[in-house]
Amino acid sequence: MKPLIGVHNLSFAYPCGRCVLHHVHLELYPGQRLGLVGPNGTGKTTLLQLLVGLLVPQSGHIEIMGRVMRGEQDFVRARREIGFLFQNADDQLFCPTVLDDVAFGPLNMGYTPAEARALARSTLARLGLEGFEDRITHKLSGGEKKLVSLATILSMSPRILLLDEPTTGLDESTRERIIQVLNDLDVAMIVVSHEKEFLARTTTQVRLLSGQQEDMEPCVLSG
Ligand SMILES: Nc1ncnc2c1ncn2[C@@H]1O[C@H](COP(=O)(O)OP(=O)(O)OP(=O)(O)O)[C@@H](O)[C@H]1O
Repeated sequence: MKPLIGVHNLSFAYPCGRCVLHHVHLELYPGQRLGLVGPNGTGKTTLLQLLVGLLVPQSGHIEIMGRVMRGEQDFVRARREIGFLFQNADDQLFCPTVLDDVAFGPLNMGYTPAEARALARSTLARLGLEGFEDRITHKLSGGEKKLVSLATILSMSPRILLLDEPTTGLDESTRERIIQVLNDLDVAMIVVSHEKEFLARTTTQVRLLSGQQEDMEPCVLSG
């Protein structure tokens, strides 16, 4: 089976900064649910941003659905299949209302405005957000923004999910709802999280990013 995502010998440093990722190797196969853990600052967010082309590696390469990513044009195509949840919801939400934000992706994919709004409403309902349609996005609470952010990517039915700390700031019942929604999906995903219980319930394998030379060996969640 071919991987949906292949990361080969990837290294990255921010300008004027130390090297954050060192020769990283990683593969994500169809149906696979990978948790990504590691201490603060080891480059988990950086790796996800590289996978969607928001950053450019100094060396190594990324393959998505069998295609080597050589530039922005390749990533534009790849991003149609990838739902990327930013760590900070304010980076994700930019429309005046919740419905506009959640309908934005489907509209961009070519759905009619009516279809896009219908998809947005049903996605909001799956996340327990009925009644949020006309709320002003920037006035939502942190947890509400997180849920709406997740809705903005689920409304596009991506084949791959890249989730950067999806449960930060969520109460227990909202976290349970997210676990249910994620477990009902038939997609491959990489989930960055510091919450071991959440990862144990939503992913099938966990990899450790340690900040050293990386071949991302599987690790066992303890504690
Ligand atoms: N735009 C930037 N410019 C320079 N350095 C950056 C930038 N963004 C992140 N860094 C640095 O790169 C390193 C990796 O950051 P990153 O956010 O990828 O880590 P992380 O593993 O996701 O951390 P956390 O678990 O705290 O979210 C950190 O030392 C961070 O300070």
